[in-house]
Amino acid sequence: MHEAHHTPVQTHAQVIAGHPNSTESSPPAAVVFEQVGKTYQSSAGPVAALHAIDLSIPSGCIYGIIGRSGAGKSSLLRTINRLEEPSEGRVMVEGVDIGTLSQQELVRQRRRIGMIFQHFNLLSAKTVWDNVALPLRVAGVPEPQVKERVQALLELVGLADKHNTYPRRLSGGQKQRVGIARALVHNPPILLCDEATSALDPETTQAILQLLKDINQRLNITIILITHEMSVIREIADEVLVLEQGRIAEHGPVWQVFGAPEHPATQALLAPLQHSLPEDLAARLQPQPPNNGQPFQQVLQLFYTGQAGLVPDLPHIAARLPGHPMLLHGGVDRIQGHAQGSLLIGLDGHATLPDFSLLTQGEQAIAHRIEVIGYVV
Ligand SMILES: Nc1ncnc2c1ncn2[C@@H]1O[C@H](COP(=O)(O)OP(=O)(O)OP(=O)(O)O)[C@@H](O)[C@H]1O
Repeated sequence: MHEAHHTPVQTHAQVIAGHPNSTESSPPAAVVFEQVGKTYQSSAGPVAALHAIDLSIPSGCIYGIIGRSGAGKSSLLRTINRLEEPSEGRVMVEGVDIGTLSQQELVRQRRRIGMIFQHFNLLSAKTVWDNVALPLRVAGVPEPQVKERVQALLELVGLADKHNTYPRRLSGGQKQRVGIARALVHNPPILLCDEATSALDPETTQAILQLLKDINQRLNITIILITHEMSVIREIADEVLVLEQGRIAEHGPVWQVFGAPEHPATQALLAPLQHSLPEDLAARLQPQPPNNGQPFQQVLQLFYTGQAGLVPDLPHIAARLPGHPMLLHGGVDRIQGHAQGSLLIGLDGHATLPDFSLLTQGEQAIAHRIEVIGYVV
């Protein structure tokens, strides 16, 4: 069970009853999935999209859901506002089993869950102002309050100068800002983001992610986002769930899952973020030392998972490795304050390697794991 190493799954009953796993400081759950399954009926037969999902999403966090195409991300997200009906199990939102709500109660409940979309879903015949005002008007909010609310929201998302603009005159980033303002009209405690930055260029993606982070912190809104981009998760999420073929592959704090991904699906999704071997080095790397008397280097890879505050301490690394260690390549990211990544170190070919277990444990550790990856002439 891959998930066993990360945040333990808590059922709603455990959260309510104060299960031993729930400490006093752990926030109440915004959403709890209990044995949620989803099977679609299609012309080609039943399609099983989700299987027995047990998961608790803490209130106030930014929670990322990632997985390959078809893993079940949208299906899971859409059960939270019941755009998708689970075939099995139940979904508790802020302690309420949303499957038990009447149609009228569901309408009210949905106002407590904002949603933004990849393609923004704006009304092209309405101005920015009217797009944001519409859900308030539909809910029967008096016009002076509509005015006050829309003005404040457009200011919040940085579109105070676009009140009368039509969506076709907006950039993708600006359209998503309108989408965010519209999603927040009813002051929802939960915001769902369905691939909200997938249609945007990298710079605009950064700006929208920063806005979401700001909203999460300033308004204390729980943000649940699905994406197929690990970089989005790294950028803003506190916790991440990796879905694979409708099942939980693993989940936990982002730095833990990124620092030591256990499931092959997570490893595959993370591969593009890894500092891979540079081409010239890869071309020269040999699995065995040369036996023709030429001078060569042994290439060591030092891995950092973010655990226990261990960071690459270069003088310390040099002191504990023989000869003249050379830093050949590498990269370390800081995620939630934890250093993660790997370094490639070249050592004189004839230097006697120390016992790696002594270099990866205790206070004197220089890395979490060390491997000899090959030899270069
Ligand atoms: N309305 C539907 N009818 C039939 N099958 C569906 C329907 N919606 C989704 N599926 C199937 O359910 C599975 C999960 O789909 P889902 O859209 O939840 O995955 P996803 O991870 O969000 O994928 P993507 O990243 O491509 O959007 C897929 O096999 C998909 O083909």
